[in-house]
Amino acid sequence: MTANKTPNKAFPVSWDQFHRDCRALTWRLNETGPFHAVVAITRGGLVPAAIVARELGVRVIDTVCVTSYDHIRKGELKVLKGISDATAKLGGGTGKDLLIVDDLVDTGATARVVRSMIPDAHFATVYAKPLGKPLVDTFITEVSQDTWIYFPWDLDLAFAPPLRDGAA
Ligand SMILES: O=P(O)(O)OC[C@H]1O[C@H](OP(=O)(O)OP(=O)(O)O)[C@H](O)[C@@H]1O
Ligand SMILES: O=c1[nH]c(=O)c2nc[nH]c2[nH]1
Ligand SMILES: [Mg+2]
Repeated sequence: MTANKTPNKAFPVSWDQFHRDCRALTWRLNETGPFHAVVAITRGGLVPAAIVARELGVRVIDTVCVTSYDHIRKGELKVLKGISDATAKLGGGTGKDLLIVDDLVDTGATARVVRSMIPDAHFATVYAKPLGKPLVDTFITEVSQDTWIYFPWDLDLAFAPPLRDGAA
């Protein structure tokens, strides 16, 4: 999201839909690999990374731990953990034949920081917004910049009021 603006559209994603979108992402990535390892950007990237790694048959999974959003409010970006020495070695120091996976790219701030660590890695996300899209090599679905994507792990089943009572 552009710094601290409230998104006015919602894009809720179910587990089924997310699984399907991750598999679609893997179909595309399968034409690009093989990859030595998957690097998940936590926490949102952990779920697609597990599915993509399973489909690609990759057994080495590492994490880059980054934090920046408190729900929809964008804060300062902090890298809590970089990739391990073993993964860095697999990527020849520059990330060659490593696959970075995140759930989405929004402003591109997270992608920019992780790309700078391993510039030759392939960067994949399931969803992309226009500002971040140029930083991603492969993604599945684009949504507008003023849309907030709601992931199934952040949602709960709840009563939805009827449309005539003002539900979106
Ligand atoms: O393109 P950007 O504007 O940087 O936003 C994208 C990042 O924001 C979210 O992570 P968040 O920092 O909320 O942490 P989380 O993955 O733990 O939810 C999302 O999972 C991406 O990693
Ligand atoms: O759950 C989320 N949905 C989003 O649209 C988004 N953008 C940045 N970070 C995000 N997290
Ligand atoms: Mg994240």
